[in-house]
Amino acid sequence: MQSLRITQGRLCPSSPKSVNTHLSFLPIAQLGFAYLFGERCKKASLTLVRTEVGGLGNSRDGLSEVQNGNEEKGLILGAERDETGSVIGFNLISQSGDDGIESPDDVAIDMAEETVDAEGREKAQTRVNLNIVFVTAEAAPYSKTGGLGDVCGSLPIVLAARGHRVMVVSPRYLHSCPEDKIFDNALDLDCHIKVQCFGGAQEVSFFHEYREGVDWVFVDNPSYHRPGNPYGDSHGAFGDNQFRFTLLCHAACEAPLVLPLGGYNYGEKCLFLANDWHAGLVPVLLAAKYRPHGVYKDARSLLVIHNLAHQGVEPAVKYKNFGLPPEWYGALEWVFPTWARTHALDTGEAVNVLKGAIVTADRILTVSKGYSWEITTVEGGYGLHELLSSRRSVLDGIINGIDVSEWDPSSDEHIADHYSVDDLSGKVQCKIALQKELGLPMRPDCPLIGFIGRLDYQKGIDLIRWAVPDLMEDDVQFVMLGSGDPLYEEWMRATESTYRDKFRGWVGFNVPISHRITAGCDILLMPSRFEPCGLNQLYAMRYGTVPVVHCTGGLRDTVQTFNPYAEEGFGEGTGWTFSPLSKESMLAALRLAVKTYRDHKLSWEGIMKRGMERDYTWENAAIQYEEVFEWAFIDQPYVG
Ligand SMILES: Nc1ncnc2c1ncn2[C@@H]1O[C@H](COP(=O)(O)OP(=O)(O)O[C@H]2O[C@H](CO)[C@@H](O)[C@H](O)[C@H]2O)[C@@H](O)[C@H]1O
Repeated sequence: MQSLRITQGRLCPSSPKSVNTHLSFLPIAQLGFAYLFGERCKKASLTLVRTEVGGLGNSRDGLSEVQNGNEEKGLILGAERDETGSVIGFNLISQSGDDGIESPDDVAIDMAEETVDAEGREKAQTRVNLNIVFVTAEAAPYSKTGGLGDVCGSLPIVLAARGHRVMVVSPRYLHSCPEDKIFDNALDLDCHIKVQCFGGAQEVSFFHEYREGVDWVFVDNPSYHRPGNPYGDSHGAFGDNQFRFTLLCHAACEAPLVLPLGGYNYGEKCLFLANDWHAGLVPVLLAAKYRPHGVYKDARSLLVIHNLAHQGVEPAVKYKNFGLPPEWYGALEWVFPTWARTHALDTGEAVNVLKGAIVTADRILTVSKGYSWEITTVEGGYGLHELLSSRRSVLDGIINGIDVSEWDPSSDEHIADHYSVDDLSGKVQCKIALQKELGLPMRPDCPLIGFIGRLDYQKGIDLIRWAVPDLMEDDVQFVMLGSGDPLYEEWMRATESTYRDKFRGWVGFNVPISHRITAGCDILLMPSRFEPCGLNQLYAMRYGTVPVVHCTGGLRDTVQTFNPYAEEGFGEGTGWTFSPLSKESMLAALRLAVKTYRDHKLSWEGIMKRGMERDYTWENAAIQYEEVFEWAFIDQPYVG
């Protein structure tokens, strides 16, 4: 157990020394690159931290300002270059002449002190200020194919606002399309490093944008530049995804060491949040490549599982590509169950990146409590339930928040009219506008049901397909927005021509339309087979759109089935959950919702309002994340 001390009423991890003090020079050859830390660098860092906290000036104008020798910051930056001229490290030198040394612990304490106002009231938002590094394949608005992008685009901003120093590392995807301009503000840091994997030294470079208090860091490599989405194109998943995400992980591990963001680097004492399998090598690299050489001994890793169904499984022979020591093979070793093998001679030997992350991460989080239990069961564990059960003591679940400024019916720029819990009148205008836009009969009284999501097995799309002929016999309208499996895309188009007056299928990924459907529908259907958290039901409730969902994972945790008899007849609940996952139970729940909408207007309004009044802010989730961060630093790190 790491010792803790109470300072100013706050719990601070106490390390005997600053990490930087014992890292003047590191065994560079062992790590494959060089970087420098100086005692004076630490002092320089402090200067900047205080400037930020005090809000006295913009201390975060990036590398270029530092390179220009901004004397106000008291910094100069020396770049270390290898024989090819590539920058391989930096040395920050304070020009203040003050040689006093303070440790990162002192920084945290100082920050806490400055968050007490003149009257002594506590303004402090966090107990310990951490250096946090998100590693993710997606971060909205730069890249998004689903909920992972939403989470990694929002949570970092909230954590930064609460006083942490936060970096998000993701690929610099360029698709040769107008959307590429989203990266225009990310400046080339002119930092090229070589990482050892896939049989050689692979070069990556870094781009950086400082926005909303967060260092958005984009890893650049030609393999991220191609049409499609982050994972594939119309021909399917990219064949080199293992290469692309291995690079991401190696680069993300280097980023805190080599990038002088805003003038000083994050250093070794940081917390990595590795999101899903794409970032799964991060905890493995910390344990296998860095800690044995004394680096990142004070760092911790947190694996965040948004979706256990995707694990990054490759044939065992591909292990050598990861750039990991051979003796760590066991951490990633994976054997397919007999039934999943392809032929009689198939031994099922494979490597599984997510499994390696589950083994080596210091803590594991999922995006709802319900899902954190489900993944320890045979049904929900996708072959990893036993391993996950064995790590139950470090496994937690925290429900996602949502970006309440982007998803706000009283100010949403994408919708036809605005409304709020105090004045719902604009909602029907949104409905009529949606019907008009979709070419459906404009019938404000006709129940309008919506679905938004990826068209795949997880989302229960097969169940919808099966139920639609029955549903279309009722007096309802149904609109679906989604892309994914071409079979279901084709089915949506065909269904639209069969039920011209009742059904619309919008094939594609379109954020403004998703807002209009969320606002304009009365009911949102989510028959997900499994759902780690689910965001659409949260958006729906915030927009007074009543969710009808399969009772699983985060859906079960967030949607409370309507009970008209509770609360002395005033009723309680925010929607309907149904179980089992069958056409019959889904249709029964939908029909109950439709009947309530038609015949019990007051009850319906109660359901809408209770949903709209829920607290969905990321603040709520961030406080729970901080608790888990604290636990991560109390325990010793994983060393194998
Ligand atoms: N065609 C389309 N057009 C526009 N927008 C679209 C769209 N299809 C989907 N979206 C948007 O993408 C996001 C999907 O988020 P979800 O949480 O529902 O699912 P996803 O399965 O991707 O995420 C995984 O990670 C998240 C985050 O942790 C978990 O909530 C979830 O359960 C887990 O499966 C929402 O913002 C939704 O509006």
